[in-house]
Amino acid sequence: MVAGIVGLGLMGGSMGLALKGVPQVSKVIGYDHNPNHCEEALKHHLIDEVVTWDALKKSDVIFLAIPVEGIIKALQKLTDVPPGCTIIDLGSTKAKIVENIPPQIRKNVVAAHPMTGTEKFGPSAALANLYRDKIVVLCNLEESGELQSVTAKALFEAIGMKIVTMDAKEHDRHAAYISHLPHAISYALANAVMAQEDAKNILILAAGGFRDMSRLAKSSPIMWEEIFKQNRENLLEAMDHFEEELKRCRSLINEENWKGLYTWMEEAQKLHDIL
Ligand SMILES: NC(=O)c1ccc[n+]([C@@H]2O[C@H](COP(=O)([O-])OP(=O)(O)OC[C@H]3O[C@@H](n4cnc5c(N)ncnc54)[C@H](O)[C@@H]3O)[C@@H](O)[C@H]2O)c1
Ligand SMILES: O=C(O)C(=O)C[C@]1(C(=O)O)C=C[C@H](O)C=C1
Repeated sequence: MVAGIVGLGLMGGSMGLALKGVPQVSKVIGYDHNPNHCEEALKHHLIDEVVTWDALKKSDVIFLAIPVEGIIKALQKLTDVPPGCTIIDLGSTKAKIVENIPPQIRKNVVAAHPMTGTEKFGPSAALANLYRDKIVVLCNLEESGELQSVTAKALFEAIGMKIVTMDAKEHDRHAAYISHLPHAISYALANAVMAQEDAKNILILAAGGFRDMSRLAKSSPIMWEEIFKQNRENLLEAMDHFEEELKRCRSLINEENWKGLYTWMEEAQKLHDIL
């Protein structure tokens, strides 16, 4: 089968590299609206060939690896694919994407979220083993066609992923806590430090703790603006809960309630018993 990838950045480029090792895939073609990214993708051998949008539409399997608002727009331009075509979106949000799949291609589409990535972006960020041994969430799979569901599962398994199925709305509630809130916090932490007059002197002291907590703030604002927009309600709710916890920590410190603070932190430590 011919696999076509729309968006040749971290996720699309890594998918191109991963598909090279899949016997069912005879060729990987790619499309990106940024000509520099097309060139880079070829230079790094992420795909076999760069093609036009019309040529890409003829692929047996189409991966959409572009920001989540772009995925919704791209789906509107794919309404004429043949019934046997499988379209797999790799977006970090799922409910808005699933809601906006044009009805005539509903069976063609498999809504997927690979739970893997990095803070880096663009073709140079692509990694051959990004997907190996990681989880991919397939949402509302019962609405996809049988062929499409089998094809998507086979491809994700062939690149070493473990499949989890979930309702799209439930996925978005969970993703708000496990991925979207941590990114918002990391951007906030970075801005809080940068807003200090002596930010440079503060940053001289940065060791592992600050680097770990601020790594996500390097992530692409183009991508995250659209994720925050699509998962706005769930993210706001998660932020409320986080703010409550931060306020609790603040008031325990303010009241010099060291025993209470110790218990609060001991409770948090239990997270790593189950993670
Ligand atoms: N980065 C992560 O950790 C991660 C993890 C899981 C899922 N995702 C999802 O994967 C998708 C891609 O993210 P990424 O990290 O690869 O981003 P990226 O910025 O590395 O790559 C996106 C690529 O798509 C191209 N592009 C953007 N809009 C386009 C359009 N309309 N048509 C053609 N090309 C277009 C860009 O030029 C770029 O090369 C997003 O939907 C994101 O939510 C990202
Ligand atoms: O490890 C990272 O840097 C990531 O941001 C990866 C990460 C996340 O864990 O939040 C980012 C977005 C997703 O859609 C899935 C994975």
